[in-house]
Amino acid sequence: MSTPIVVAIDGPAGSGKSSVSKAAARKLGFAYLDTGAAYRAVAWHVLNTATDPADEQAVIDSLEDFGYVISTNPDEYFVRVNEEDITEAIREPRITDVVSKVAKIPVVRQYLSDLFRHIMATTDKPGIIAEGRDITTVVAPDAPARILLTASEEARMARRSAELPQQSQDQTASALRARDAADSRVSDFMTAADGVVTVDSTDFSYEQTIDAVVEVIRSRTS
Ligand SMILES: Nc1ncnc2c1ncn2[C@@H]1O[C@H](COP(=O)(O)OP(=O)(O)O)[C@@H](O)[C@H]1O
Ligand SMILES: Nc1ccn([C@@H]2O[C@H](COP(=O)(O)OP(=O)(O)O)[C@@H](O)[C@H]2O)c(=O)n1
Repeated sequence: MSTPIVVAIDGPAGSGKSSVSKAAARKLGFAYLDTGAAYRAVAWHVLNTATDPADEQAVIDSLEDFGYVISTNPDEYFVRVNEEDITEAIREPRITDVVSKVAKIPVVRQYLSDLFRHIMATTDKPGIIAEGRDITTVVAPDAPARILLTASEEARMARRSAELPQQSQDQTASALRARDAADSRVSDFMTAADGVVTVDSTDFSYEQTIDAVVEVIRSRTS
């Protein structure tokens, strides 16, 4: 089997990474890897086992029974921990509120980055699109196609608010701002590293963003 083509996409919350990567993977017949789901799943596992997310050693110890499985099929997405389906649960605000705490622990990052590289190397599809915060810089810096997907803070907040009608717009905006600030102390996902192509989706429709991303992937991998 030949080595799969790796596409790396990073960007801040609400820039469109998950939805656009999934759609682009469908168009190209590629697999899709949501790396943020793994950090969210660690946060879910930590809360589920009554572990204190601020206790770094306890979070690291909790990885011993972290039976993590994620689908990389863009048409059949699921996330499981120890056989429990947590696809929806990891999107709840209680998880979003603590995920940055577990994501800043270097041992957790190393553990998950190794897992991501293994998943990318063993896909049975011709390529895989992996998206997150540090894919273009740390997880897959040698990927032939690397994209920074951005959008103005205003656009990102409006998009996230539309997905979370149970939260007020103010709550969603301040949670998103706080998470971006915490996450950007760990990875730089606001400026493109050398060789990374920026796609700014602020004034694009969703379809236009998908087309722009697919175009970059095609031009870099053909
Ligand atoms: N131009 C656009 N580009 C990307 N996403 C858009 C656009 N317009 C609206 N959206 C919507 O914004 C949301 C972005 O959320 P998501 O893909 O989860 O972003 P991220 O993974 O970066 O947090 C999706 O619901 C998507 O349909
Ligand atoms: N490669 C990655 C991906 C996510 N993360 C962390 O995981 C969290 C959730 O990522 P996500 O991609 O689901 O977040 P959204 O931008 O989709 O809301 C982020 O807020 C980061 O704390 C990370 O540290 N590195």
